[in-house]
Amino acid sequence: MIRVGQGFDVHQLVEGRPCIIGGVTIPYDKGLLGHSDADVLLHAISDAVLGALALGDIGKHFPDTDPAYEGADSVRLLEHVWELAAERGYKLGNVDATIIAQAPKMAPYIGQMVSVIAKALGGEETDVNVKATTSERLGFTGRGEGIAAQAVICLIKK
Ligand SMILES: Nc1ccn([C@@H]2O[C@H](COP(=O)(O)O)[C@@H](O)[C@H]2O)c(=O)n1
Ligand SMILES: C[C@@]1(CO)OP(=O)(O)OP(=O)(O)OC[C@H]1O
Repeated sequence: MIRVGQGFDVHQLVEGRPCIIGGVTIPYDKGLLGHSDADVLLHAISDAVLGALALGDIGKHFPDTDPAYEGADSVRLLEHVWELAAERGYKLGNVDATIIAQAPKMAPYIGQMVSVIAKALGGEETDVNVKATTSERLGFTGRGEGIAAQAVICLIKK
């Protein structure tokens, strides 16, 4: 049996925060604002996993009112979400994700992101794809006010 899920997330770009995307700290003069480390890509993937399992979303599992998640490493959140899939007998089919950001340039860091995600999902790097696009200077992403990410995942029952 296969299950599919999709996820979408947005975080504001502000000064004075590290820019952590896909578990990689990217050198940039701004970073993403959130209760956790605000890793927009890992949040979209976490929501895709939860969607595939029909288990709600990350706000339900990790409330932003809970001090336990203040500054949380989203790699740990994704690992926790993946445990829910693994304990139900699923393995990774594949995951495909897109980061929508005018800047910074993601291309140099995509390989590292793929490695982090494959490890967290107990899968192969060949089953993980991360893409980036600008929005051609249009909208909040185009103005550099924030970064969005979306993800689609396929889980396979072992
Ligand atoms: N933040 C980004 C955005 C884009 N890229 C790479 O550039 C290519 C062209 O982007 P367009 O939005 O002009 O289509 C895109 O395919 C990505 O490879 C990037 O690395 N970082
Ligand atoms: C991850 C959580 C929890 O720390 O906080 P944020 O970093 O603000 O991220 P968001 O994408 O708003 O999702 C859910 C939150 O509960």
